Amino acid sequence: MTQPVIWLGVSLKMYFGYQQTLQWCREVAALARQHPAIQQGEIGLFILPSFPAIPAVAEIFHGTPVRFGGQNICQAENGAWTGEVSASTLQELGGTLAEIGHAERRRYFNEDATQIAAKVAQALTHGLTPVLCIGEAMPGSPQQAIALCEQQFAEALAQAVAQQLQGEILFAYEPQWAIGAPQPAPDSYIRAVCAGLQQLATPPGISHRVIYGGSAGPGLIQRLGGDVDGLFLGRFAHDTAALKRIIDEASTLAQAGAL
Ligand SMILES: O=C[C@H](O)COP(=O)(O)O
Repeated sequence: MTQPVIWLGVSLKMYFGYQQTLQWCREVAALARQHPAIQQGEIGLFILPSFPAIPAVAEIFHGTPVRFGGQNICQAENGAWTGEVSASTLQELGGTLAEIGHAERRRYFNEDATQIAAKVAQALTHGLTPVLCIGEAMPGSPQQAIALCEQQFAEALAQAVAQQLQGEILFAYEPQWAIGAPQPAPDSYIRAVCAGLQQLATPPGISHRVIYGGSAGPGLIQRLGGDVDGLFLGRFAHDTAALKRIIDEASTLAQAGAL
């Protein structure tokens, strides 16, 4: 499959129960089956449900180009890690992406740079695309955000580099102060930071695309233009009609060759 022009990802976090997750995924699968930009691979759509839903979600999206993955993976290969899910198990279930280092996991589970680097290495070892979440805690200048993100990105790649792993990283730029907010960060701020992050040098064999997350919703992708490679959506994709609007907007942008 060709590389998508624009990535759109949705993390369901822990908002939905099991049945609600499946119902939402059925609606998204129906949408994906009818949408030319998704069918043709211009828009890469991925869904990150909670782990117990993954086998059923895999069935629902079977035969569609929609990808799915986990909201976390364990930093270890296997063994005595009670309550954790390994990258290899996620891969065995058909997952192709692993979200790593979300601000909520850093905050509530004390995930640190070493754990995050080990998770990135685990994901790449098992052929999963890391959706690596990085972003500053407090608003500042775009230059300050870029510098902090660059440092966190290098730390997150450290073990992968040491192990000479290869693959693509989806760099989810998520300013922490814009997550769960009424609206996203200002357009000019997102554009400046993401344009800077797109220019970051990556080690040999590793490439990255930059997607923006943090209260993203309808209307945003068109305002950001070519300074981002996509969006990482949360609450504002719960309404599948809103998700359809976002896919339509991304499709228009991709077709206009704006990226
Ligand atoms: O995982 C997604 C991001 O944290 C964004 O969530 P949100 O759009 O609900 O703020």
